[in-house]
Amino acid sequence: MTQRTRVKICGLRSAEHVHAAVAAGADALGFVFYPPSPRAITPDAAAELVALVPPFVQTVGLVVNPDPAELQQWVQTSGVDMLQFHGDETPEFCAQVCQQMSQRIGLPFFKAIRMKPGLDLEAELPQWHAARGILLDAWHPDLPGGTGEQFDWANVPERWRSRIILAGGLTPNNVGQAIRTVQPYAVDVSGGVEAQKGVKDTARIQAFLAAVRQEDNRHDRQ
Ligand SMILES: O=C(O)c1ccccc1N[C@@H]1O[C@H](COP(=O)(O)O)[C@@H](O)[C@H]1O
Repeated sequence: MTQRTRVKICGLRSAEHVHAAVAAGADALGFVFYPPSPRAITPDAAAELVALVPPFVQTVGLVVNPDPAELQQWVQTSGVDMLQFHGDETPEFCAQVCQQMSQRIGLPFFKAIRMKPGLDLEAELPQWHAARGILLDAWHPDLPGGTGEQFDWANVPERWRSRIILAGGLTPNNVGQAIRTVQPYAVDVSGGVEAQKGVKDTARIQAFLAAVRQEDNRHDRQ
């Protein structure tokens, strides 16, 4: 028997949708600390939402090329459990700032890698040994993420697939096919569960989680 597919819902900004995502069975909830994003939230507002999250559901702060001092403040204020670096951060930067924030074991983080044409994933991935996970997202020339665009899932090397968090243009309609093709550790969605940019939709969150479970059940993943 293989493991079920974990699900992260990203870009939450209201108590209603935090409750909806938790009730639908999400494993992780993302809060976007990147001011240019339509899903951006302040650390203070995120703290109010983090306080609503029950145990065993993880809270993730999404950041893009953050200033270390500012990042420390965001983490302390919001109380998120871990970080998602979604910019051009290096492995050394991520490991160092996370270590500084939590001296004993380091704050856990995962790294988003955007699938730019020509990227050599086999060379890139081993550099991220300090990361708890790797998220793969579509590459866009002007935006760091949350684009709603898909990349070619066939480009995910076979031997990394079971450790990947798959993102980029996932929706309730295509997530089953994505899981069938890649068999990732987890999937991450933002735009695909929104009514409009920056506004989540409870019915779409439920439909996304239901589609993941349906696909998992087909293969007896629990
Ligand atoms: O959501 C955003 O606005 C965002 C901004 C900057 C970097 C990443 C962002 N979101 C992440 O992008 C991927 C894919 O999103 P989508 O499902 O295609 O909309 C996902 O990991 C979000 O966490």
